[in-house]
Amino acid sequence: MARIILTDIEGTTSSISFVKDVLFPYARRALPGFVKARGHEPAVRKWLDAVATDNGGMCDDAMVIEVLQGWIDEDRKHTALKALQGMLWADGYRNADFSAHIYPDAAPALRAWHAAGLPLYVYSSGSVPAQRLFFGHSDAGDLTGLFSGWFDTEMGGKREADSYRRIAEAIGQPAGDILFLSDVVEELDAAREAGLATVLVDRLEDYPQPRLGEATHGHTRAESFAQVDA
Ligand SMILES: CSCCC(=O)C(=O)COP(=O)(O)O
Ligand SMILES: [Mg+2]
Repeated sequence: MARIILTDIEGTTSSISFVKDVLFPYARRALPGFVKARGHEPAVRKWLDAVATDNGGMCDDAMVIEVLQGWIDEDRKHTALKALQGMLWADGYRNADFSAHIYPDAAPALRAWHAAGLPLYVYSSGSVPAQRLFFGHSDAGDLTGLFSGWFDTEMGGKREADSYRRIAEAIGQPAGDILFLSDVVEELDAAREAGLATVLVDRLEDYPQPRLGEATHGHTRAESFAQVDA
């Protein structure tokens, strides 16, 4: 039995299509106006400069915007892009242009685990501010109060075992007491290497070809949170 739950977002609590078809296009469209209006703010400039540096420096804002839009199209999990996306989505949530998708089974399970005293944490490629916005404006209402903490790629990449070791250390509990839920086997492999328990959340809405047998990489498989034995 796990004592702590660590969950991914996209493809796990929430649909991949909401992220790809709603959030990413919104950020892509809003980016040029955002850079023009807020590019001078240090908290924004820091990330624009990081993108320019990663492209060999000497990039003007128009080039940086083009690079970022290319990264959105490629679904790059770059920390600077993820931080900027979080700032872009804030307006969308505030204006009620969209609310964050959450699978109907996920919110009740999160509430039940929380009520049973299981601390819940998030680990997503989305920035921590983006995660808070996401669960603060979900289809099931404001779920932020259920979570004890939030982790993003500032802890390291999701396919690297050291990231999960850092997260266990930050939580202050043995890795073996943490159950990581994700739709991506490479992330689960890295978590298992660090000693975490794992469940492959194999949502047929997102992955029409069920991952069975060898495709599970030996991780316990669940088609919804209702099937997760936490
Ligand atoms: C919470 S922000 C929206 C999701 C996002 O940008 C993303 O990259 C999700 O990746 P995940 O690690 O949750 O699969
Ligand atoms: Mg995911």
